[in-house]
Parts: sequence; structure tokens; C-alpha cells
Amino acid sequence: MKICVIGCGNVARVLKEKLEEELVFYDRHPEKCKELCENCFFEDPIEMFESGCDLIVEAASPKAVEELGLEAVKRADLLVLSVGALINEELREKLIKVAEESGHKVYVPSGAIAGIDAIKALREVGIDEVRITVRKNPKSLGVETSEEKVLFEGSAEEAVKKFPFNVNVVATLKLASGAPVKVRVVADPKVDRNIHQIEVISKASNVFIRVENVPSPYNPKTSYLAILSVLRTIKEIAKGGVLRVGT
Ligand SMILES: NC(=O)C1=CN([C@@H]2O[C@H](COP(=O)(O)OP(=O)(O)OC[C@H]3O[C@@H](n4cnc5c(N)ncnc54)[C@H](O)[C@@H]3O)[C@@H](O)[C@H]2O)C=CC1
Ligand SMILES: O=C([O-])CC(=O)C(=O)O
Repeated sequence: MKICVIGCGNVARVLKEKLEEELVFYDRHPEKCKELCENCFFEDPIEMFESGCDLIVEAASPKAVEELGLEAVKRADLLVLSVGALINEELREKLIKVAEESGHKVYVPSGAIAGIDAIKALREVGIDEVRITVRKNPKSLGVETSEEKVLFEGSAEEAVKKFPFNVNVVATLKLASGAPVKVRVVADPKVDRNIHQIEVISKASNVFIRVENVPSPYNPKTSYLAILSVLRTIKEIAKGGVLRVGT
């Protein structure tokens, strides 16, 4: 399997360390790819997409999904990590349409959260409410404060606009649940983990999820779990397999 990666940052680095598949990269800053590997990067994303990718992994930014998502999914299956971009219904629908027309898939891994399996199942009875509190060290949220501070309370749509590199998980919750998602973002100098606390209220179950994620090695904003989730998704795609576990 040949995997083409958009973005040569933290996620890309770990993929390079952990995967045995053939990997090639593109980044709007080619010097970042050069650091990663001298001979396996492209300066032009379309050239990379046309080099015969089996899977394109977006590990860059919501902006990259807007700029390159459609061109990517025309040519291969696409895994989107900057899920915040998909909260935009117009872009999401276009991406789905192009994927259908070209016979490709769009994968959205669970990323830095858990419980997507139950949330998808509960959709069958309708979900009344989803709430998430994202708690990170102030440094990860780009603020300075010596005490706990609520930076944001509002909708998923507003949250992803305000914190494009910190709350992609909110968009994942929204896509999985189909319900309104109420978001709080808290800067907490006492924590050194990225903590996501989720409550899902429905007729069939109330679900309470708390993940306390170790930040990833090259970017503390991004939880290591998010990269593990990408790795596992790629391995399951590569393996095919008949046994599918989880909703
Ligand atoms: N779905 C989820 O649960 C999670 C999603 N993420 C998202 O995954 C993405 C990757 O994360 P990291 O590797 O930690 O970020 P990073 O900041 O370490 O690396 C991103 C790389 O992408 C490049 N890039 C950004 N915009 C681009 C564009 N428009 N075109 C080409 N290259 C571009 C940057 O130059 C940088 O080298 C981020 O958007 C992050 O917010 C992170 C954590 C959890
Ligand atoms: O990695 C995390 O903890 C969450 C994150 O940055 C995001 O959702 O964008």
C-alpha cells in the first residue's frame, strides 16, 4: 500500500517512524518534509496525488482539507484528521459527492476521543444532547494564565472556527451524533494532559466519557491517541479482513 501524506508535522513524523508501508509527503513548507526524508516528498500536491496513492492521509490543517480535499478524493481514498473542516456542510457534501463519483471512501478516525461506537449506535434512537469539555494546558491553547480559565462556551461550529488546531474532536462528535454539541474549552495550568470529557444524553443510554491523553512528541496540542487512532485505521484498511469489531 502506498500512502500519501498531506502535512509534514508531528503526525507525519510518527507515521514515518511506525509504518512499514511506502510513504510520500507534501507540505506547504517543503523544508519540513526535507527534515523528514530527503527523497520522498513532493513540492506539488497534485503531482503527489497522481503518483499512485492507495490512501491519502490529511494530517495538516482544516485549511488543507478546504484547499486539497476534493483534489485528493478524486484520486484516492482520503483519511481526514483535521475534521473541523467537515463541519462545513457544503464542503462535506461536495467531498462525499466527489468520493461517490470516483468510487473512493472518506475515513474520519476517532482521533483523540473515545466512545464514537456508542454514539453512532445511539443515533438510532436519537440523541438529545452532547456536551464536551476540552481541557488543556494554556500553552497548548496559545494563552497564558496562572489559574484555570474558561476560554469558550458555545456551539461546535463556533468552537472549530475559534480553535482550529485544538477541537477537531468536536467536529467528530457532531458528525457521529448528528446532534447539537455544546462545547467548553478550558485552559488549566495544573494539567499536562489533553483531557476530553464527554456526556451524551439519549433515551437508550447516558454515556460519560473521559479521556486523559498524553500529548504527542512533536506537538503538545495533538494527543498521542489521535496518532494511534490514525495508525490503527490505516492498518485495518491495509489488512482488509473479515472480522469488524466496534459499531
Ligand atoms: N481529529 C482529531 O482528533 C485530531 C486532529 N488533529 C489535527 O491533525 C492535524 C495534524 O496535526 P499535527 O501533525 O500535530 O500538526 P502539526 O502542526 O505538527 O503539522 C501540520 C503540518 O501541516 C502543514 N500544513 C498546514 N496547513 C497546510 C496546508 N494548507 N497545505 C499544506 N500543508 C499544510 C504545516 O506546515 C505542518 O508542517 C492538525 O490539523 C490537528 O489539529 C490533531 C489532534 C486530534
Ligand atoms: O489532540 C487532541 O487532544 C484534540 C485536538 O487537538 C483536536 O481535536 O484538534
